[in-house]
Amino acid sequence: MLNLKNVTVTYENEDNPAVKDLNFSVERGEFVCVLGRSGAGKSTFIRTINGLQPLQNGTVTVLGHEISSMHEKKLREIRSRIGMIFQHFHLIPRMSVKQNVFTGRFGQRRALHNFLGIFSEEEKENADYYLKEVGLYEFRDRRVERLSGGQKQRVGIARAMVQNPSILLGDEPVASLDPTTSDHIFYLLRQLHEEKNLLTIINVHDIALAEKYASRIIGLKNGELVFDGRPADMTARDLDNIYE
Ligand SMILES: Nc1ncnc2c1ncn2[C@@H]1O[C@H](COP(=O)(O)OP(=O)(O)OP(=O)(O)O)[C@@H](O)[C@H]1O
Repeated sequence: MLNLKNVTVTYENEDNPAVKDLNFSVERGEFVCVLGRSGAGKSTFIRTINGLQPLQNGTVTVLGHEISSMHEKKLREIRSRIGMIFQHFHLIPRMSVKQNVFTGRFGQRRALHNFLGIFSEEEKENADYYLKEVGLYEFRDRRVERLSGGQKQRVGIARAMVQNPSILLGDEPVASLDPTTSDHIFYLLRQLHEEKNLLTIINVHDIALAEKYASRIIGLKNGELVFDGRPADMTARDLDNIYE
């Protein structure tokens, strides 16, 4: 499903690569949490998967397509199969919960239909289904600006899920939420991941959440892969090495 081969990214005017010679594959059904200190390269890694990050070297293959050399039109098609969840939600505050969820469909529809807000019965049913799954059906007509952080992230999750993604990516999706809410969000993500048999990759600062929910943990340090294994196999020494 996802393969990285010798992937190196160096930002303009930077001496050191942000990610360096990454080599690994991730299969459908894996729930991967990426750990690493601030600046370790976690966000850069996530961006290489959705084709937002030019590579200095290497190849990234997503859903059977080598995206590193792909044209923008084809890349958009691949991206529409990747759901993305962000730390700061990236919602439209003055629009309703439901309207925000519908924007998840935009990448797969005609621009005119998006502009006119025309959605098929199937799309409406799908949106309702995920609004129920994330527990926000009763709030569907409420403006997003009147929601809590945890509720906003649940809108973000429903928006990603109406894309019917094969891959779900999260860049610090719980970094601005309290511990209990963060746990609920991870529980929900894991549940949807199982239900739809997704490939999920999430950057997270909270080690306990990664240990509790991940099927596989990847540790990055100065852009390099320093741990790759099951949570049960991650020792205190591995953690020291990732975070020292
Ligand atoms: N647009 C950019 N231009 C130049 N350097 C960048 C850019 N984005 C990131 N970097 C650098 O690349 C390295 C990796 O950054 P990245 O954001 O991928 O790390 P991260 O692990 O996600 O950090 P955090 O946990 O703080 O979000 C850092 O040294 C950072 O300063």
